[in-house]
Amino acid sequence: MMNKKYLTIAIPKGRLGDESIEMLKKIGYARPVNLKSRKLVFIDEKQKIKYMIVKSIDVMTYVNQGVADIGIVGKDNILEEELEVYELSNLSFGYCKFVIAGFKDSKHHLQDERLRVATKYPNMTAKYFNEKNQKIEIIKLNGSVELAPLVGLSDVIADIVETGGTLKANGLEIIEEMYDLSAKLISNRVSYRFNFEKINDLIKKLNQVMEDVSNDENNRKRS
Ligand SMILES: Nc1ncnc2c1ncn2[C@@H]1O[C@H](COP(=O)(O)OP(=O)(O)OP(=O)(O)O)[C@@H](O)[C@H]1O
Ligand SMILES: O=P(O)(O)OC[C@H]1O[C@H](OP(=O)(O)OP(=O)(O)O)[C@H](O)[C@@H]1O
Repeated sequence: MMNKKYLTIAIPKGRLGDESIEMLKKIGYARPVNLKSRKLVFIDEKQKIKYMIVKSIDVMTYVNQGVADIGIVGKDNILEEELEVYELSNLSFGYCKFVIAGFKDSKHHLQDERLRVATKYPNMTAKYFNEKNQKIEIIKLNGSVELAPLVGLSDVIADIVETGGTLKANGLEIIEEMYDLSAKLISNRVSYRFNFEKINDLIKKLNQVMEDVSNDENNRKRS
């Protein structure tokens, strides 16, 4: 890892992809990357950076294994995977919440002995309820989680809410908010030490661009 030629960055495809690339392009990175192509590796010979395009949840694995030095990932994946990576920077996109949701009158179920919770995030969910000393039965799903209470598969769900549109469309409501989430820049722990300058230069530029955008927004609001 010490004498590697390239700094390697894992970029998530899916929801966080476009904004990750947009932000990196603003600071002069990710020039060769084109998410619309089916290519998974892009090399910037000039800057000596390699970009790998991976499924969102797998960013954690690539960075934890040191195959990627750094990566962009949702906080939900950091909490779910429980791997030893450094969280370096909060990025100003991918905002959403991790919530418990169900039918309007299902709040009382939260105390049930056998509360059945459907989720794509079993670890995060188990930890949350464990801290509250609440026993639950987790029903692991991989998508369309909102369907579970509708068909009696679970009492409630633990899932991400962004606009609230999916809950609303299925007659469900937020019962309890657990965590605020957003995209994060993460690093492999060893890579961080060996690429300290390069990584910190990237962080500084990212922070600057986020500060500029936030100042622009504040100025616009004031005028
Ligand atoms: N409305 C949302 N729903 C899901 N994730 C969101 C939402 N808004 C922001 N995010 C963030 O985007 C990240 C990636 O979302 P994406 O949908 O690409 O992943 P995924 O659900 O694992 O992918 P796939 O749909 O291919 O299984 C999430 O981990 C989360 O941090
Ligand atoms: O509050 P909203 O803006 O409606 O977004 C929330 C929905 O989006 C995510 O699902 P996704 O679209 O990733 O689909 P999935 O059901 O296949 O996981 C999430 O699991 C919710 O279902």
